Amino acid sequence: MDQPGLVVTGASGRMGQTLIRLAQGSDKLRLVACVERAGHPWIGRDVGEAMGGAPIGVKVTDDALEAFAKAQAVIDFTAPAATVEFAALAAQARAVHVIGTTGLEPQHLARIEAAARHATIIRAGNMSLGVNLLVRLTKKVAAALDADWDVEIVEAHHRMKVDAPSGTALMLGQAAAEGRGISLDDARVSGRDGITGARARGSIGFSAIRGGDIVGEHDVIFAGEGERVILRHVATDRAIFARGALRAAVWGQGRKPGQYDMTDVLGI
Ligand SMILES: NC(=O)C1=CN([C@@H]2O[C@H](COP(=O)(O)OP(=O)(O)OC[C@H]3O[C@@H](n4cnc5c(N)ncnc54)[C@H](O)[C@@H]3O)[C@@H](O)[C@H]2O)C=CC1
Ligand SMILES: O=C(O)C1=N[C@H](C(=O)O)C[C@H](O)C1
Repeated sequence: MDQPGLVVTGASGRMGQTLIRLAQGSDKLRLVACVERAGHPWIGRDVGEAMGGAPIGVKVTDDALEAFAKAQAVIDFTAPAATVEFAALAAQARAVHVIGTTGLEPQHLARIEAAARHATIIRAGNMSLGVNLLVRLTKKVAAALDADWDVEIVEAHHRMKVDAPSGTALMLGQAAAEGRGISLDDARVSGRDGITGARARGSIGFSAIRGGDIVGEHDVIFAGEGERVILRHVATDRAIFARGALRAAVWGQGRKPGQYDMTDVLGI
């Protein structure tokens, strides 16, 4: 049987280009089309040439539905408004939709949930094995330590990142809240500034650093009296996210409709 056809959206982006490079070397998926936003200079060009290399026989288009109709999987690291449109179109085309986009608000999540009634969607704020393991560890440590241990999540990313806290930081915060048996919405405190008053017991703090070309760094700090436990993940190469997304696209083939995440894919 042929390998499942793959579409990469946001082709010219940091993640789009990383995915295209890795997909070309894949023996499990076949890149069939690339999508960019209408008016982008890459539209109509061969994606290999647009990326500065040799032609690979795959064009960049702004017609997502036509592209998705040729594919069994769509990998999407774009922006929230684009991702909710792609979720509906991937469902229409019966393609597995792998979503890496972060910064999704409740209204976006509701539209993704609606699409998942008819489609297989795999979504995670971080697709790397290391971070998904860190999520598991965070939940365990949070469950073992009581609220005398303050939880603070510190994340650092490149200067071009548009959302904060990062999707990963929110996954880690959610894991800490679950470990403690509390709601993250109630416990969340972001970006302190000015006369903030003393820290509320049991709160979960988020701080974001933006600068240079930092790929992605996350610390979960459990600060107690006289000691600290710090769980850390450092990403040095975007390939870790792309490898996870490609694995998810293969894993999703033949799965029943619904929303899945990387812990399902990785079996951890
Ligand atoms: N879940 C994960 O493991 C990871 C998630 N991300 C997330 O992925 C997203 C993209 O990140 P980057 O690649 O760094 O951003 P980027 O800004 O380099 O790329 C985004 C691309 O999407 C394209 N795009 C925007 N609207 C579009 C539309 N309507 N149709 C087609 N293309 C459209 C843009 O033109 C751009 O090329 C962000 O939300 C980021 O946080 C990034 C890395 C890992
Ligand atoms: O925008 C990025 O670059 C990244 N985004 C994801 C996030 O918001 O956590 C994952 C990774 O940290 C890189």
